[in-house]
Order: sequence, then structure tokens, then C-alpha cells
Amino acid sequence: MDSDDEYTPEESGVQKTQGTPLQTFSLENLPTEFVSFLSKNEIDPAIYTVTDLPRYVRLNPDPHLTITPQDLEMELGTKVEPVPGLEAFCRLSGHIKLRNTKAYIEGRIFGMDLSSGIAVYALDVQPGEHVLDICCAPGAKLCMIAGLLTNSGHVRSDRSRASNALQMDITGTVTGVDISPHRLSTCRSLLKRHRLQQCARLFQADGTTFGVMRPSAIDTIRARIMAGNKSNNTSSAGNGSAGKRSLDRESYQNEGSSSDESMDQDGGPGLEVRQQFHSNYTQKGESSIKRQRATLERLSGFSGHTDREEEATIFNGTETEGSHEKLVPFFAPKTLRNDPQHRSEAYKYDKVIVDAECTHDGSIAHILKYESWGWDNFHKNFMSQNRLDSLMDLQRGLLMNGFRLTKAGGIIVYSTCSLSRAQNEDVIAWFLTKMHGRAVLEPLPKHALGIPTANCKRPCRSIIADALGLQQSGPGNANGIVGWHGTPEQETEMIQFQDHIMDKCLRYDPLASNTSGFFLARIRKIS
Ligand SMILES: C[S@@+](CC[C@H](N)C(=O)[O-])C[C@H]1O[C@@H](n2cnc3c(N)ncnc32)[C@H](O)[C@@H]1O
Repeated sequence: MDSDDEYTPEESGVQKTQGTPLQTFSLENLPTEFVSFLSKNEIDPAIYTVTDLPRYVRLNPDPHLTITPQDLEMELGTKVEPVPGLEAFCRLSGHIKLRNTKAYIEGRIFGMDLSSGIAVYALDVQPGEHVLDICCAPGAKLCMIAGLLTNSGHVRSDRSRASNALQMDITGTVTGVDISPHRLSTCRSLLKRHRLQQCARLFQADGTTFGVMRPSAIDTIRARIMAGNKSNNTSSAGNGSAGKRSLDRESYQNEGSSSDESMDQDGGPGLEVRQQFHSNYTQKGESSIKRQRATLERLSGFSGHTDREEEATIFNGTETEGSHEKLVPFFAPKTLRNDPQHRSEAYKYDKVIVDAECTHDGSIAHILKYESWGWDNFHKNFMSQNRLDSLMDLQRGLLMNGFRLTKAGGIIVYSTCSLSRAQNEDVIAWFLTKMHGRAVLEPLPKHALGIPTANCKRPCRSIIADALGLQQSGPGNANGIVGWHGTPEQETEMIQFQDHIMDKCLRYDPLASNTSGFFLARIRKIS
């Protein structure tokens, strides 16, 4: 829950604001149930003493809505420093309430933590791509994705004609899904305030079963514009302008990874971070896939595990064309409103972000707000036993469905603002095991922007063994839960698999990184 400024007490399930958050905080104020949750999940309560984390804003890159750091500094009356390497992000010195500022009301800035920005960069959004954001509300990441699709670096900043604006706005789309209608309303308002609504549509649905593929109606419009631009370009050869740019854009789409270079000649947004996160599907990637698959095979000892069957039992949705009910969007611009909602493989998304519902324990600012909002509300919202019991299943279901809706070769980013192992490394370990080589982790830079990350936690071996269908044995712990013990060879494979997850995923925590707590995994869908 990074965009704290987007959350009202009501959106957090609290009826009334009873004051402002404390600037100083004593650990003794934390409720007993929460302390026991932290202890059970090996989360250091000291993270809640870091109450002076820097605040970040992202400046709207739209030239009509932009503001310079200098002007923002004047308006806010506090130091505003651009974050080197992460264009449009600025660090604020003071604890300003952004909601009431002119820059915020006019859609010139977004409140967003750095770690969330890094999650979006891990998606490596390219012009023309179709992105799905599962658990999208209130919408900080969705707006950033929409901005990357419509304001790609220099392209929009010098556009001069209306037709050019249209052409830029439809080169890619983002589809947001959330279960909560009032959070989706906030998301819709954010999109409109920041004038990003042309490429975005929203659905109120359960992200574990949502089945609407990327919009297809847009293909016809795009083809028409591309054809028009080609002839424009021939007739106006030499004079630069709109036609030339549209061809450039077309070649970005055709050339795949080389698009980065062409985009960034003039300095695209977040160049440095995008380069750090960009990882090509190269020979090196392929050998890593083979290694991951072989490890799982050796570990499972030919347990007869069939991932396709498993997947079929998890999903009850169908991916075939045929008669189906169309889902009415919660919000969609005219161009995307009457989409036929094709269901076939060809309409899967290029990139999917699953910013999963979680216990939010890493979001310091949010947790500390309950000091004034009332811990009872916190307990009701996040700590009730029912919720905790079903949360990991929900996260697994969200990730599985995100995977299902991604095209082969596409990227899925899984993130949470929890620091618990169960909601992060364990979900990833379970998922990779179930996918048995059809999904692989891609490396994420441990020191992007020079921000140190915390060590990842060792995923639970019983969960991995269970997912692989391996027999659990041994004396069992105090609760009677029986652990897994393998042959010496299997033990080695198990450790390698756990190390692999710890090595490839990222954790930010307030003590190590001086950011909100955040977990991130980048997954490539192989087939
Ligand atoms: C961590 S917040 C997402 C923050 C958001 N990605 C952003 O950047 O602003 C988690 C969201 O998951 C939503 N959610 C919870 N259960 C869901 C489900 N089954 N399907 C879809 N969304 C769900 C919640 O309503 C909440 O808005």
C-alpha cells in the first residue's frame, strides 16, 4: 500500500479520522495480536520505529500537467530533490500532506513510494504493449504504467497535432482489476485527474477468476493509423514530424528489446533503472531455465507430478473462443468500451503485475495511521484469523490467474507490501514448483539506484515438498506438523532451489533500504 496519500480512512475500512498519525512511535503501542503475528513471521518490530522514511512523489510526465522540481519546491515549501536515474521521481524532505496541495489536485504529482516505482520498472513496459494490473486499486502503479504507455519518453513531449496525440494514446493499454468498487472509484478519479484514461480500462472482479483478455478492438484502429502514417511519411519525407515518429514507434514494436535503445536516445523515463532491470531472453536465460527445470525434476524424483493437469484443476475458466458473457467494465474510454472480449491465446497480455492483497505490515506509514484510526480497525481489516487463513490461497490464486492471462514469453511481476515469508518467498516457491519449468524467475538487481535491499527469506521446505507431491516424513514439530526429509541428493537440490529463490527475488525493508517494506519477484512465462 504505497500510495498512502490515495487512501482515505474510509478506504481502509475506518469510519472516521480521529487525528493525525504520530510522528514518534513506541513499540509498546502495537497490539498484542499484531506483535504475535510479527514474531510468528520473523518480522523485526523495530521497522516501526523508522518513522522518518523519505517521502517520494512522481511528477506527471504529460507536458500539459508537468511541474518542475523547483516549482514544486516553491509550492510545498520543502526541499524537492530529483532521484538520480529514476526520472520523474522526487524525494521530499518534509512530511507534507499532499492531498490538499494545488499540484496534487491539478494532477501534476502522484504520491508513490520508490519501491513501488521499482516494481513497475521491473515490468519493463514498452510502447504498444498490453498490460494487466491485478489488484490495481487505488492505482498508483496503474497510473505509472499508463504514463509509460502514453508518455513514452520524448515522444509525447513534442507532439503538435491532434492526430499525433491520438496515435500516441492508443499504442498500448492497461487493464486494471480490483474487487473493491470504492477503491476502483479512487483509481478512476486518479486516471482522470492525471489525464491517463485514454489507454486504461478498469474491471470490478475477483482477480483469481478474472478472464477478460487484452482489448482487441484497438488493433483495427492502430493498423489504420499505422497505414496512414506510412503514407504520410512517404509524402512528407525529410520534414520529420508525426509520420516519422509513428514509424519509429512501429519499429520499437517489431524490434523487441532494441526498442530500449531507440527510446532512450533522447532520454526516456527511468533510463538507468530500466536498463538495470532489463533482461533479455538470451542464451543465458535459456540455460537458466534448463537449470531450474532440472533442479525441480531431480528434486521431485519423478513423483509423477503433472503441472498441466494441476493448472487445469486450479482454473475453471475456459480459454477457448465461443459464446460467453461479456463483463461490463467499471470504467473504459470510448475506444475500449465495446471490446468483443476475445478469449483465445492470441489475446493474452504482454505483461502482468500482481500487486497482491496482503497484510500490509511493510507499509510503515499505513500501519502507524492505525494509532489514530484505532487498532480495532486494523485487527478487523488485516489480522482476523479467517483472513489470515485464506490469504495465502488468495495470493496463490491471484498469481496463478495472472500467469494464465500472460502470453508465452511475457513477464509477470508479483509484489506485496508484506515482509512475511509466507506471503512472498513461499508463494513464489509454491508457484514455481507447480509450474514445473513453465515459469522461471528472472534476476532483479539487488542495488538498483544504490538502494540496499534486505536479504530474502529461505522458503519453507515443506511447502515445496508438498507442492511437488513428495512424501512428508519425520517426527513432526510441536503442532504435529510433519516435516520433509529427502535423500542426501534431494536435500542438496532442495537447498539449491531455495537459494535460487532467495537470490532472484528482492526485498526492501525500512531498516536496510530506508523505504517502505516491499517484496518483488519477476517471472518469465515460458509456455
Ligand atoms: C496492495 S493493494 C493494491 C495497490 C495498488 N496496486 C496500487 O498500486 O495502488 C491490494 C488491492 O487488492 C484488492 N483485492 C483484494 N482481494 C482481491 C481479489 N480477490 N481480486 C482482486 N483484487 C483484490 C484490494 O481491494 C486492494 O485494492
